[in-house]
Amino acid sequence: MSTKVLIEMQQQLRHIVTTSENAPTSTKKLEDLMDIQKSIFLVFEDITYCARPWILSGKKTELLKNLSGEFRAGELTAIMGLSGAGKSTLMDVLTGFTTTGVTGNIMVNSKARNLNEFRRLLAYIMQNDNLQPLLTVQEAMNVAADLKLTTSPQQKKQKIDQILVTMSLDTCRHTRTGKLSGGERKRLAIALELINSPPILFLDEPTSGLDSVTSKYCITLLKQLAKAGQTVICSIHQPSASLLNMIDHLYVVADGNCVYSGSTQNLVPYLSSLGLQCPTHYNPADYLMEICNGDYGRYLPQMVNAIENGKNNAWRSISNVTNVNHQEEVIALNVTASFQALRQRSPMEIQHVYGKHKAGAGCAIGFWKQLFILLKRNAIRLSRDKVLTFTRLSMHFVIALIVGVIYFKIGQDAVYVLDNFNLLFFNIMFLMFSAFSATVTTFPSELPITMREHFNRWYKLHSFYLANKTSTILSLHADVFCRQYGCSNVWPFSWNRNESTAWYDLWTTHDSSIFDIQWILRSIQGRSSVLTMVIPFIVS
Ligand SMILES: Nc1ncnc2c1ncn2[C@@H]1O[C@H](COP(=O)(O)OP(=O)(O)OP(=O)(O)O)[C@@H](O)[C@H]1O
Repeated sequence: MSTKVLIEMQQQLRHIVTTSENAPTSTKKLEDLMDIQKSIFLVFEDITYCARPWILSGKKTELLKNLSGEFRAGELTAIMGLSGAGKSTLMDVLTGFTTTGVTGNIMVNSKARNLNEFRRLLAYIMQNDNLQPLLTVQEAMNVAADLKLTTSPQQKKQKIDQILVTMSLDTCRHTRTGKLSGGERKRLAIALELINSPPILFLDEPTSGLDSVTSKYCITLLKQLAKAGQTVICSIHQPSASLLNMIDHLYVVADGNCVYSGSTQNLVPYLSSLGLQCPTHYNPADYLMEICNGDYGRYLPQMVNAIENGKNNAWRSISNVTNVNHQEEVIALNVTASFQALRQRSPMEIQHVYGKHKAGAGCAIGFWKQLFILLKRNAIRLSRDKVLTFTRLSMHFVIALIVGVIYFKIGQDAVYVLDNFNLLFFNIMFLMFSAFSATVTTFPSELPITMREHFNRWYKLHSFYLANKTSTILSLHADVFCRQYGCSNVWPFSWNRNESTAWYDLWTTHDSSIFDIQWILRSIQGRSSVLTMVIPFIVS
């Protein structure tokens, strides 16, 4: 597909936002781009999730209460609800991100969900679009393509260009992701996961923090993806009337229960059937949220009963189902019937959701390739992290100056032998902890990125870990340089250089060896947190 055609497609998408709701031609082109191999129908029954507020707490909180539902391919499903209703929790459970404390059954294309296989089919874009801030858009896409595709470099480049143009990111492809606007970051997070065309896409609040036009653009895009055959499930707080009309299937959660599952057109008739008349010229979504909030009385139990906590599909529209290739997969119009059909066919196949699974299964490329790509990415990040380098150097200089002044001329008098010992001890401790601080400060910001990428099967954890540790060898050289630099500042002050050359050199070597041993052990054991703390003390 040429760039010209793609630019036309992008213009058409923009046109959809401002004029009409549907454009069959752009849908066709997006379908070509996505090349969806498989349509996914996700059905869940009696999902309950209990969480402990903290790890040692005996008391459990029930966050999801016997929810059921059915999400179909070719439809844009929106999970709606007030803040704290349980939308993200439901997504975490359905994607398999949360497995502990979950009971119930989940079926994928009429078969009990196998978590390993299911994870190969999905992409989960979490609420906080965690991106590598030091990489440009193009570099981030290159890394995603290298890790997720096995095609030729030319094909990868073509696919990246297609997606960037479609997502309107081609103009900022050389901008660092840390400098992108909120909307661009959201679109990049989606673009990164579209690289391998996953048949099922989960998005946690893709429109949060976006203005109305950008939100509409984002939802239009998701709708086009759904029309191309993907199962698109997103959570949304309170859509405007125009956004609501674009949603094919609305699934409303309130207090861990399902209070509505059906088409947006059927929402007002559904509420009328319960004696709740949506005022004219009122956004039905706003009205529904007010009902969920209890503004019109206690209607929630009645709504949960009416919709059978998600099992009742009578308010669904079936028109969209005809668009998808695998319509034979839609075997029933209600959740219970789907599960009954499964049980009759193979009762032993039914497995509970909390079954064990292997993390990181199903990556596209092998260990060594993953390692190489991650090393390349780390090298780019390290070379651009000027703040860290500057902080290291200036910190060593300032501390060396202070320590030098405190221990001024102690090397010349035998009376100060204890001070010499103190100076040595202080330096060892300071240099050790300053080396740790780099890891401690970067780890919290990197953890969510790693969790997202690993969950979406970009790489296995051991290749990520080894790549990171190998990169620390590079930064170790910087540390050793800082140490030498710091020492050469301290020793002239204390006048210790001449007498103590031997043990100063010994100490520097010893200090470096602590890190080498630590690194080797960490790589072997894979228990970074414990060994990072323990090993230096043992060795020193
Ligand atoms: N581990 C936990 N222990 C106790 N309560 C929890 C735990 N995790 C989540 N909760 C609670 O569960 C409820 C649902 O959380 P969830 O994040 O699913 O809400 P949400 O509908 O996605 O809200 P928002 O739209 O604000 O993101 C919240 O009240 C939250 O405080």
